[in-house]
Amino acid sequence: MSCFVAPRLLWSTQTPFLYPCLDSTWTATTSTLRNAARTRLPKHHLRRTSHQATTASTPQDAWPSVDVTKYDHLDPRPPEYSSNYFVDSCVVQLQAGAGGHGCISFLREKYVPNGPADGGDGGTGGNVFIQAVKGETSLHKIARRPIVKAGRGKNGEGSQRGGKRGDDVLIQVPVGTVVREVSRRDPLEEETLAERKARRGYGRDLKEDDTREDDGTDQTGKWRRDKWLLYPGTLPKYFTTADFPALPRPRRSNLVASQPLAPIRLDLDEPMSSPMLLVAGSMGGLGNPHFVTKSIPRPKYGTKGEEGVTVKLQLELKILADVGLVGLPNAGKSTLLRALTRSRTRIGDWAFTTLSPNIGTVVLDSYRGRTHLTDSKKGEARPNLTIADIPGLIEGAHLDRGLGLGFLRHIERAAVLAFVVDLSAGDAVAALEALWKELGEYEKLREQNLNSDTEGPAPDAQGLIPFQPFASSISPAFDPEPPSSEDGDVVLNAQSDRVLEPLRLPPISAKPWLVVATKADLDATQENFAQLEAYLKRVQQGEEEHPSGKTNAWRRQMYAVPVSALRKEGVQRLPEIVLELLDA
Ligand SMILES: Nc1nc2c(ncn2[C@@H]2O[C@H](COP(=O)(O)OP(=O)(O)OP(=O)(O)O)[C@@H](O)[C@H]2O)c(=O)[nH]1
Ligand SMILES: [Mg+2]
Repeated sequence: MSCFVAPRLLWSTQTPFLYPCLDSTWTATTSTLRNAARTRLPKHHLRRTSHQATTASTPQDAWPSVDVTKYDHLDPRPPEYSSNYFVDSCVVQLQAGAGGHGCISFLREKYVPNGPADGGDGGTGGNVFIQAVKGETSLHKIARRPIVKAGRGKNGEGSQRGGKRGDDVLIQVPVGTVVREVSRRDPLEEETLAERKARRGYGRDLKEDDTREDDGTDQTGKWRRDKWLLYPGTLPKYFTTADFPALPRPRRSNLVASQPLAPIRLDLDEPMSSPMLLVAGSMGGLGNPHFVTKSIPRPKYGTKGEEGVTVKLQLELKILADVGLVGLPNAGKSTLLRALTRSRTRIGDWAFTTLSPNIGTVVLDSYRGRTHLTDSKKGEARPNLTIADIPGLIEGAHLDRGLGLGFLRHIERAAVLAFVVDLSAGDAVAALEALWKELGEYEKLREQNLNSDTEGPAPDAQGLIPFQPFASSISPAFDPEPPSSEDGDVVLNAQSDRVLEPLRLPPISAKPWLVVATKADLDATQENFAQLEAYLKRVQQGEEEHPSGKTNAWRRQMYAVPVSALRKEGVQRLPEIVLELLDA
């Protein structure tokens, strides 16, 4: 019954909006759609035709009709926007694979009922690698998988068969990712420290009494649940009565030597041809043949594999583009990006339309005929230019107003900065100065962060152990030219400063920059542009202070380019100017 009442109640209120199928005009609309589909009209035409049909039938038809014939790449419909899965910072926990257990087994053949020990060793755990690759543009794939585990080594088997190695894991990150270690848990290191502390507690002198350091063995001879593995069916009393041999010295995989120094700090600013090792897997346990002695020819114990190392890393993506667009919200940055490139970034007549960075590529050389734009530094034709569009900055962004300053890290490495100012939105010079002020604040924050990073972490507060593998450094695969010793020999795994250095970025005010004055098609913008041009001229000649307030800031050649991005007018000059500034 109720199913008949509900539509009637709704009919008098909002029926056509909520339930278009109950509207009498709906049938007409559907037939219009079908007819249109038959005549193969484009999809957007279909959508708008149906909209017109519905609205035209309502008595209060006050909505303006949409001109379906007018469609432009620079004034797109929402379905034209690119979908966005952008993550530029995340924390990921990497777990190297634990080692497999050693095997306790004895040879058994025809006429050999009680053969010798033949258990194999456990396999080594899987390693975790990292590689910066060109195709990746965001960290979202890593962010949704916060724990990355390498495979555990397989246990050893009888007949001296060693366990299989654990599966390695590779994390692929975009070029421009900065990797910082947050914390590390190394069970081996923890154990060694705990042991030393315990010995100190008994008042013994470490140097004299550290037997493990002398002959590589621990002389305790006691059962340890976390270390020893016993033959199946062993009676519990055996644990206390049996004499266990000295625990073998903890072993690390040889690959540890090619791990980066801890704490890890990497700046992956180039595509890597081969993956780089981040954390090596742990060693497998020993099978029972390792414990054969004259007195115990058939040992019924082996050792367990070592636990894997866990490292927590913070990944931060700093997009690497040739040009970075900086502007107030609604200035027209995204429209400019769309006018110059084939980007599908979203445009809207309101502030903060763009919520995450977008990259567009200006194709300079499509490999069809000659290109007149060449990179004079390299002396060769440059195939493309990349432009990064970021969310708008507002005055006081450094106080976390608007979307804050965080997105500026995506343009801090851009070779050229393009300040986009809206000529129709008040004084362009004031807008430019406000943008420079926010950049200055961002730079201050960046320096503070870098200083706190280099002052060194204090991991002891959380019981974390600073880990330093023997002579490890960055992997030779990562550093194509390993440093060589004085007599000319190549020293692999030598200490190298390459890991930390690229984080020291040049000051933003030292970068070449230009001003793109948009919306020049609107009325009464000429005077504003003339004032901007005159201001930049004075800055170039040193008569006016640089908008950054720095004395040795870049002021060699100031460009103010009036454009109408919406009409694609004046934008053709920009690639040429950018190339000139890239050479500067
Ligand atoms: N008349 C005119 N309008 C423009 C021009 N460029 C952009 N607009 C309009 O200005 C509005 C804002 O453009 P967007 O490109 O979204 O501005 P934005 O700087 O990316 O804005 P946020 O992403 O919010 O920071 C849109 O309605 C555009 O159509 C132009 O050259 N002329
Ligand atoms: Mg935008």
